[in-house]
Amino acid sequence: MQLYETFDIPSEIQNRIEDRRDENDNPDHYLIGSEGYTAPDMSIVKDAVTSLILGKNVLLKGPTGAGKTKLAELISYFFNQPMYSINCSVDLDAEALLGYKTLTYDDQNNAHITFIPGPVENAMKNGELLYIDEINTAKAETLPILNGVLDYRRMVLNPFTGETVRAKGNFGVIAAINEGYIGTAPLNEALKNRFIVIEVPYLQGPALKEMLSEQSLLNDSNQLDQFVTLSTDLQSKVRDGQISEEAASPRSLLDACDLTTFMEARRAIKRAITDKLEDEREKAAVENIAETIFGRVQEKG
Ligand SMILES: Nc1ncnc2c1ncn2[C@@H]1O[C@H](COP(=O)(O)OP(=O)(O)OP(=O)(O)O)[C@@H](O)[C@H]1O
Repeated sequence: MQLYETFDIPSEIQNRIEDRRDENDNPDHYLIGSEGYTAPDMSIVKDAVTSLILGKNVLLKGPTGAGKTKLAELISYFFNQPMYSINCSVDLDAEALLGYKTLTYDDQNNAHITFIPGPVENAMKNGELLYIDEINTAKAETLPILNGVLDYRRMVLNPFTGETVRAKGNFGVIAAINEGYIGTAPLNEALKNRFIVIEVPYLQGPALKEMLSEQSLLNDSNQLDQFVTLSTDLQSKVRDGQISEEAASPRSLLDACDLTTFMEARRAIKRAITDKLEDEREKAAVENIAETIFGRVQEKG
C-alpha cells in the first residue's frame, strides 16, 4: 500500500496490518475521506497505527479541528475495519454507550421488548473499531462503564441485558479530547491510564498548504501561501496567550479559503474566523494580522 511509504510504517507492522486487513475483509466497509489525512508529524500516524496493532487504546489529544476525526478515519481505512462513533456530551449515559430496550411490534401486532445494541456493544461483538469523540465532555459517572472495556479484560457487563459482553477479534478503541475548552474536564486519571496518548497539533507550513489546496476550493498558490502565513501568525498569538486556540483551527481556515474564491479575503476571514471570537481584543488582533498579510479592504460589495 502506498500509505505505508507515505507514513513510514515499519515492515513488521505492515505485515500485521496486512493480516488484519485480510481478517477484516469487508466489502461493505464505506471508506469516508480515508486518503485525506495530512500528518503534521510522521510519527503521529505511525505511532497510532502501531499502538492499535499492539492491542492498545489510542487517545488523540489536540485542539478543535486538528484533524483527529480525519486521522481516525485514516486508521479505519488502513485496517479495512469499520468504525463505530460516539459523540460524547454531558447527556451521554450508559444507554447511549451500551444500548437500550424498546417496544417493537411483530406482524400480528404483538408487542415485544427488544434490545437495541449501542456502539460499544456493537463494536465489541463485531470486533470493530470504536471512536469516542470528545471523551472529556462526558459526565464523570458515565465513563467508568468503559474501564473494563479499555483494559486487559476487554469486557463489560451490560446492566440492561445482564449479559457479559466480551470483545472479539480486532476490537480497538480510539478516543479524542480537546483539553482546556469550555465544557470539558481533564480526563480522569484511571481512564487516561488506559490509553497511549498521541498529541495532534495544528498543521503548519508546507503540510498546511498541501491540505488547504487538496481540500479547499482555492487553487491560487499565492493566496494559499498568504493563508499559511496567516495561520503561522495566528498560532504564534495563540502561544502568546493573546487569542484562543480555535482562531487558528484548520477547519476555519478551510472555510476562509473556500469563501475567498467568491469574495475578498479579508471579508472571508471575518466571516470564517474573526466573528467566531467573543472577545473584542482577540477580534482586533486577528484583524490586524489579516490586514498585514492581505492589505486593506478595497472591495465594497
Ligand atoms: N491534518 C489534517 N489532515 C487533513 N485534514 C485536516 C487536517 N487537520 C484538519 N483537517 C481538516 O479540518 C477539518 C476538521 O478536521 P477534523 O474534524 O478531523 O478535526 P477534529 O480534530 O476531529 O475536530 P473536533 O475536535 O472539533 O472534533 C476537516 O475538514 C479536515 O478535513
